[in-house]
Amino acid sequence: MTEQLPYGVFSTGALHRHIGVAIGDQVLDLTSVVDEAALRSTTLNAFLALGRARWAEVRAEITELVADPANRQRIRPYLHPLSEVQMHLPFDVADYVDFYASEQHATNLGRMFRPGEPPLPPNWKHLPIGYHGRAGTVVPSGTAIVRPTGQRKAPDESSPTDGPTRRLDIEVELAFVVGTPSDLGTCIRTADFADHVFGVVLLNDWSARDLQSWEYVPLGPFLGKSFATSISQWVVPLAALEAARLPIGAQDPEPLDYLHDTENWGLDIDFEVQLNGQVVSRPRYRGMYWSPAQMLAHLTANGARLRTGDLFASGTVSGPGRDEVGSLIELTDAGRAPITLADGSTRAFLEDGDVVTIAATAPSPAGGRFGLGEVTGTILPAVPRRR
Ligand SMILES: O=C(O)/C=C/C(=O)CC(=O)CC(=O)O
Ligand SMILES: [Ca+2]
Ligand SMILES: [Mg+2]
Repeated sequence: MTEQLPYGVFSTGALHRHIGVAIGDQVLDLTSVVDEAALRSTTLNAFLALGRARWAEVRAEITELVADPANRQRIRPYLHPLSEVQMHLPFDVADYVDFYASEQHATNLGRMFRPGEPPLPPNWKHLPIGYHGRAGTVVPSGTAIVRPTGQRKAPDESSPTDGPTRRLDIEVELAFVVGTPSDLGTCIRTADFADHVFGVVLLNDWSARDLQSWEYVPLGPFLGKSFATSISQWVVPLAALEAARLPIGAQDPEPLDYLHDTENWGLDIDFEVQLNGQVVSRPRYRGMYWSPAQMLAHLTANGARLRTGDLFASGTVSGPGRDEVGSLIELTDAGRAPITLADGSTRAFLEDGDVVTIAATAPSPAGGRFGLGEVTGTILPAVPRRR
């Protein structure tokens, strides 16, 4: 990830949480090598709040520091092997929003959750649908995920029961990290996207489908998704994604003016989903219907303010092919067509002990592709409810 210079927060046996950038298989501790007080913190928030001009200056300074062999001696004491550091949540998450921007995913889920109705709701092509999630349960990659317990009622059951979810699922998403805040009453234009958004993380929106389908009418996802949301440990700056930018696809009907977008924040980012070490899907971000600039414009269209550390996710990244969907409920046709793993076992949804790892790549300016890190989690058994 050398030219990408993703930011993270690490600790070692000797160092409490420090901000660093990943350089190959090492992390460069920025505390002592860059003259920026905001980098002497245990989270990225103060740095994120500095704004786009300062982000660029610091990036240029680090690039120069790393590129010039004359500096090798100077930075050596501040380089730590990634294998020897512990990574933490990179920033304090302010508000967390999850969108629903893949037409394929929305169509697939519409068919499964609302059979007999048109798969896309009537508003879907007019606005990027989203819901507010739970910022306090966003966890860094590697955090174990305890199977949630809650109310479940299958369509053929007459009343709900309380128990561990039987339909634990994943959602492969790209999420955008807000740096520059905005004032209450201000709407962010699509053209201002890169003034406010610092970078991206990979996100797994763990979902308990049985809790979700019973609870979500009419106010939307609640406990079925708020138990944990995992993000990757490294925040990749937008500045590292220039070579990944693409125009979004045609939008018909044409969105209202405030959603008009010519910024080309469609992204050539390819995901790979592993279940217990085996690749089960390869979703591609490039087909997403709504752009992240449109998501941000919509999120603030009522004058809601942005705070540093706000996180908004794209929604599940699913393409048209069976092998490019971002959730198990799609991959297994709502559990009716389980997949077979290399050890001969089958999965409709996740079992205790399962390990899900989502990785992604984007084009490198120098050619080839670079990794955006990964987001991984292991499922632990449900904890019996206290009475
Ligand atoms: O269609 C529904 O009722 C539910 C959809 C989801 O569960 C997906 C969601 O969280 C948004 C997304 O990730 O696309
Ligand atoms: Ca989601
Ligand atoms: Mg969640």
